[in-house]
Amino acid sequence: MPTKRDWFGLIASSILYYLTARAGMTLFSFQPANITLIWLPSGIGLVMVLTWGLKAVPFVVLPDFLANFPGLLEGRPWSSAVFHTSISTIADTLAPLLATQLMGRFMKEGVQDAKDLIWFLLYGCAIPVGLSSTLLSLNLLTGHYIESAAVFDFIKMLFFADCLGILLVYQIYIGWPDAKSLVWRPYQTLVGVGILLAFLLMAGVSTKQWWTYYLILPALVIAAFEINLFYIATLSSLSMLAMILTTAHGLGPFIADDPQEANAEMMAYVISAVLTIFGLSLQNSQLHRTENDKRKAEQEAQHDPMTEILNRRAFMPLLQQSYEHAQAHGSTYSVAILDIDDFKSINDRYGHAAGDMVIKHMASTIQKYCPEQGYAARIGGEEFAILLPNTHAIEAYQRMEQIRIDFMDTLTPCEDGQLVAATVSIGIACYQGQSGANQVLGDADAALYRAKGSGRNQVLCSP
Ligand SMILES: Nc1nc2c(ncn2[C@@H]2O[C@H](COP(=O)(O)OP(=O)(O)OP(=O)(O)O)[C@@H](O)[C@H]2O)c(=O)[nH]1
Repeated sequence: MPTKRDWFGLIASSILYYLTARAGMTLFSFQPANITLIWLPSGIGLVMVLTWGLKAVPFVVLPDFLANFPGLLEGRPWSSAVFHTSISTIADTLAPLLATQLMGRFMKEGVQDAKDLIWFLLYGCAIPVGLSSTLLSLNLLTGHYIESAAVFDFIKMLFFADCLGILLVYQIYIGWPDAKSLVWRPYQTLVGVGILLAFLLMAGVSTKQWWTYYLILPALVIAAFEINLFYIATLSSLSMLAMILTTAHGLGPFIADDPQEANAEMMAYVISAVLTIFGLSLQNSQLHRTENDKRKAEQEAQHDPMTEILNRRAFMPLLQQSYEHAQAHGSTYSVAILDIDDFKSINDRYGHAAGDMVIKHMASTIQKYCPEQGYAARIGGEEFAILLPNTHAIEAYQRMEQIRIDFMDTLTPCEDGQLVAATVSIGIACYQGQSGANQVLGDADAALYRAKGSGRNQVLCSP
């Protein structure tokens, strides 16, 4: 059963399908031959079927029929118009259904990077649209809407208009998951590029100096390195729509004596521009994904997954660095080791999950009192360490006392509602010319051992 959200999406898409179909027939038709230069419903239909599967079919059929019927009724009996509109609606619905099947079979992951584009052009565009354009044109021929001599031109025209519609809409669709997550550069870049593109388009229209249109592609190419797929696809689609609109009104750089020639020139330019931007943007997305994955893997390798603070592996080199720095500059630093008291009995009494909550509570208390230039790490099961650069034993002792008292005074709330009380023992060592980083750590450990031995819940300094 479709959810409320699905119903909303289906109805909104269906309305958009109808409106873009009507716009294709009026705004984007090349006069006087009434050639539709772009058919956005082909892309909307594909996205609808990809998103909602067969549930989308009635929501494609209805707006398609309603949009096509008036044109096919003109001067004809109703029965004939209904018949031929039905056939054209079947052809229009068949294309996204077939595309979805082919893509599901041959490119399960969809379009991930630029090399998938060729397969998308084949399975998502060429095969299904080739079939539907042929069916639509034969339907118009048998209904005597067009002459037999015009069939091939019609197939060609429908093919390009539908493919372009799919390309423009599909690139925005696959960029959608990135829409919120990342604009690689600030919004200013996006706004700046938008203004530049609008300026180039308007400069062309107002001065009739159409060379400005040829600057749109390089502007988009440069922007594709800065802006993510969703926004660049939207900018590219809007610019191309503006270009098509200009051509449809007999303006722009693609005007020739023969409307077919002008149409072909514009189509060739727009399709190659869209493909260039789409491919480039996909490649950039892939690059950014790889970089993000690498950064995430590095982050994970250095952090404890439970407490999200540094792990032992990341902490030990920091200790060595501090030691070398103190030796070279005659400065000092302190190291503290913290161990939750009688943790085994907490686990035994409240359960392992409650024990985990106590560990997390310890980590958050440590972070609360760890100075900005300090480092906190979980170095064992219930054992933590803190490195305090440029800190003498007295200051370190005061900080550790704050941690000990806060942890003792704050009960840990567990998932089952229990409140668990726990304490911590802490050993501190300050660098005073020891013979190695491990020696300082060993001194802190020895102080911790003494704290455990003399009753727990206390902070002791070495020696
Ligand atoms: N819940 C939980 N327990 C852990 C984790 N890692 C280690 N432990 C437990 O921590 C306990 C540590 O016990 P001990 O080393 O005997 O120390 P203790 O009971 O804290 O006693 P003292 O250190 O002497 O105060 C063991 O029972 C471990 O199973 C963890 O990630 N989660």
